[in-house]
Amino acid sequence: MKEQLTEEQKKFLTAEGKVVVKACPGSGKTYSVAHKLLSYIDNWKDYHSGVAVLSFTNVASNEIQEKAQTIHGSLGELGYPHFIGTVDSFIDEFIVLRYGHLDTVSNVRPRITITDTWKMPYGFWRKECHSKGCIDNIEQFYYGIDKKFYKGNEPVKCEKRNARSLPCQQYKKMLQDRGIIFQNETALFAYQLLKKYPMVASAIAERFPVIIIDEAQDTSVNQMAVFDLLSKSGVKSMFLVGDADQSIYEWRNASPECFLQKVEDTSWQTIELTGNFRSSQNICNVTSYFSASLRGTKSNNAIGYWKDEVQKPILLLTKNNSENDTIDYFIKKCMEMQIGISPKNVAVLTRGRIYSDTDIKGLWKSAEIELYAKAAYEWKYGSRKKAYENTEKATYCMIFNEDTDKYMMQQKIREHTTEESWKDFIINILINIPDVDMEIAEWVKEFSTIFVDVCKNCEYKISPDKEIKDTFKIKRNDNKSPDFKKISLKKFFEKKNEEKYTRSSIHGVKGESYEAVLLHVKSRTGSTITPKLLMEGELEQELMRLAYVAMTRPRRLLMLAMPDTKGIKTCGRFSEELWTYENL
Ligand SMILES: Nc1ncnc2c1ncn2[C@@H]1O[C@H](COP(=O)(O)OP(=O)(O)OP(=O)(O)O)[C@@H](O)[C@H]1O
Repeated sequence: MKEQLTEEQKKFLTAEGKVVVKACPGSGKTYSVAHKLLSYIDNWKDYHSGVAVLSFTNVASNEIQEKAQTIHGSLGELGYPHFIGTVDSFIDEFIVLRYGHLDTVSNVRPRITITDTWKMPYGFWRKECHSKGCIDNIEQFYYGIDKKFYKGNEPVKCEKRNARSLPCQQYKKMLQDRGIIFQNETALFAYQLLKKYPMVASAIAERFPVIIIDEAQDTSVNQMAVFDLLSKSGVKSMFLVGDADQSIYEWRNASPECFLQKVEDTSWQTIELTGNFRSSQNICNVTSYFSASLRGTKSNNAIGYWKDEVQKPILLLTKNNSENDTIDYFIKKCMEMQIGISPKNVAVLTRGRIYSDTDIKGLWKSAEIELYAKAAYEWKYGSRKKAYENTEKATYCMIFNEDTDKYMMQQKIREHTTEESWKDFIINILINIPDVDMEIAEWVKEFSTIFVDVCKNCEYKISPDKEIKDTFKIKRNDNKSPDFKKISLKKFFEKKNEEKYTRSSIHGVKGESYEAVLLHVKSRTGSTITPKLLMEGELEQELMRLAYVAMTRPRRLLMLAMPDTKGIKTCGRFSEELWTYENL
């Protein structure tokens, strides 16, 4: 298998030390990471230390595991001493939960949560704390490595008060004093802990002498600080594999700058993967103009099956055409190119979510009831596995009043009950779950009763901090769809009626490949992807990176549809040499 790797990929395979892998779209990041992992574990002799392969979502981690299995053939589940999982679960499990008690008030084991399920009574909340929504969103507040207090990506600005300690900071302290840490704070907590106890940092470095981080452009400043400390504390090899041009998770604190700093840092070796297995050279030539690292001065090399596809990307200029007209035009073009029209081959992408009549904003009053409702749908019409997973997650929140990732959840379940009893309990909920053909309001009512009964029968106690009537609840009124409560639950989860092709937001297709992609830019105005943004916008901004992710998905046909705009033909990014201009 190894001989199939490109020269660039081989360089990564044999590299050691501190290494950044700057990888272009379609360069086989997951494939290369899987090979790298196998290169270690094939000859691994140490029982007490292992390789950690980290990514940002469970889906991405599973992909690496699956890829490794496909390459190897007879690998089996990769377990101790190695670890394949998310950056969050690595930090939580191996640092915060294992050593966190060293650094909490009264030395309690920290509790990690995603949302504030405690809602502690706190008398000093001012009116504006309510009206600005700060109270209900306390999980969005956190301290940065720079000691500033943040809400989302911005330092907290509370113009109404100049107190030394803001109410939100005071509330945060109350939670911290009880050992409660939000998921977005665990990296900072871990960083401070490792700084204070260098022995802990050395112990972790010894436990994981090799750390590989995939999609490393999505690392936050705080997470990178943790890995920097580990690297200084004895980790033998650390690999950051990513593409800064594809960082589209700023709202989750992803900081592509951290990744770029490592590329600049001479103490890190940089390896570039510039061969694109996915797209044609014609597509690579065009997309290079929208990449901050290439800036149209050079292109990635198309090296895959469709590298010589002659069809140039199409710039379709529209004039008040309906969306359907635009899509029809695109589909016709796909057919001309003999591309089979299927969701696997063809994708229509827009920015943001796709709305339909049953998209009722704020429908579910808690994450738990939404998970149960989805589970009910999956149980009857979709995947039983998904139904089980959703029910398990929601039930865990109901019983333990904690919202955490899968890995942590399983640890705690094992601590408190037997796996068998827990499984029976979840299955019991699913067997008794009301039918999704029921009207949604009725369904929620019925489910509440059934849930309480099943808990009683299976001898599981609902957390005293969970009020059934507040948790199993849906919105009261909706101006746009006043009769929404009468719609059957089934209708809310039925797939949008797009069997012919994939229709998705750009975030939804990150990491995917299609034969043909239509990126539909609908409007000239707004803080979204507009013709003006594409023509002259800064390349180092998230909207541009979103456009880049979209444009780098197709193998053969990229069509960009947008309103005809003055000056487009003279704009370097849309040169007639690279694009075929068509009008609708
Ligand atoms: N050496 C190789 N030989 C043949 N095919 C390869 C090789 N390396 C990668 N590929 C294939 O290239 C395709 C693109 O790989 P992959 O989806 O992992 O790219 P990527 O780098 O994650 O892309 P993106 O960042 O754009 O999502 C996959 O089908 C993969 O199997």
